[in-house]
Amino acid sequence: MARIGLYFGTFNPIHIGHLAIANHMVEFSDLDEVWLIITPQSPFKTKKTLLENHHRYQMVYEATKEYPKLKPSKVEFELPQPNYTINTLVHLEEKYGKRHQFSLIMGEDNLKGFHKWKNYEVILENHDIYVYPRITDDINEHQFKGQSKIHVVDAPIMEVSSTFIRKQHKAGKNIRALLPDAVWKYMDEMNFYR
Ligand SMILES: Nc1ncnc2c1ncn2[C@@H]1O[C@H](COP(=O)(O)OP(=O)(O)OP(=O)(O)O)[C@@H](O)[C@H]1O
Ligand SMILES: O=C(O)c1ccc[n+]([C@@H]2O[C@H](COP(=O)([O-])O)[C@@H](O)[C@H]2O)c1
Repeated sequence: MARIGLYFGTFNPIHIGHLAIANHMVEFSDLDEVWLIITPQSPFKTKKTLLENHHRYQMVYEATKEYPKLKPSKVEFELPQPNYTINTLVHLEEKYGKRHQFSLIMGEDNLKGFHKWKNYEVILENHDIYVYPRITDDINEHQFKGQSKIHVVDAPIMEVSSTFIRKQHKAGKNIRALLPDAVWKYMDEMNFYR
């Protein structure tokens, strides 16, 4: 059975933080592959400044094409919106349950709000969660400390976000170093976030 890490994100756009996290998880855990799942509509996010699905997919494709263990996924494109992770997990279990064992990957900010996710107890009962450290405004400790299914990895913090990239790019700053080169080229050619 292959062990697959599912890394859900809006990826608007994918940045070097996302890529480093996906690569760290696949290299330093027992995961065989990481699938980057581009979410059409995250439950708690507004659609403002959100690029179309196929553009966000293309950027994830560009970022990962030279990383054989990282795979972009369109699985949520055909599922109802907003995209609740539990629904996607059920869908993937039906499709691949006999061949693959699925874990989740998320940043620490997502773990802090995880108790608000649809059916989070069910997710936690059935899947391991790998958490990448991140600085968040919310200074409270997360309530899942000590939970055996949650693995907070020891890895260097990266202070980069898609919001920062969109904002600074619009303001005319050079944010090229925060994006994989092929992503920067696509974003620039397509005039995104101007
Ligand atoms: N720098 C980072 N460090 C740790 N986790 C991160 C980082 N950037 C993104 N993540 C995690 O990656 C996943 C997908 O993130 P998302 O696509 O929302 O990116 P984002 O940079 O947080 O975007 P935005 O600024 O638009 O909210 C989430 O689980 C998030 O916690
Ligand atoms: O299932 C939920 O209730 C749920 C609530 C919030 C976020 N998520 C997932 O977490 C992923 C990262 O969330 P976000 O909002 O930080 O982009 C996003 O792609 C969603 O699939 C899922």
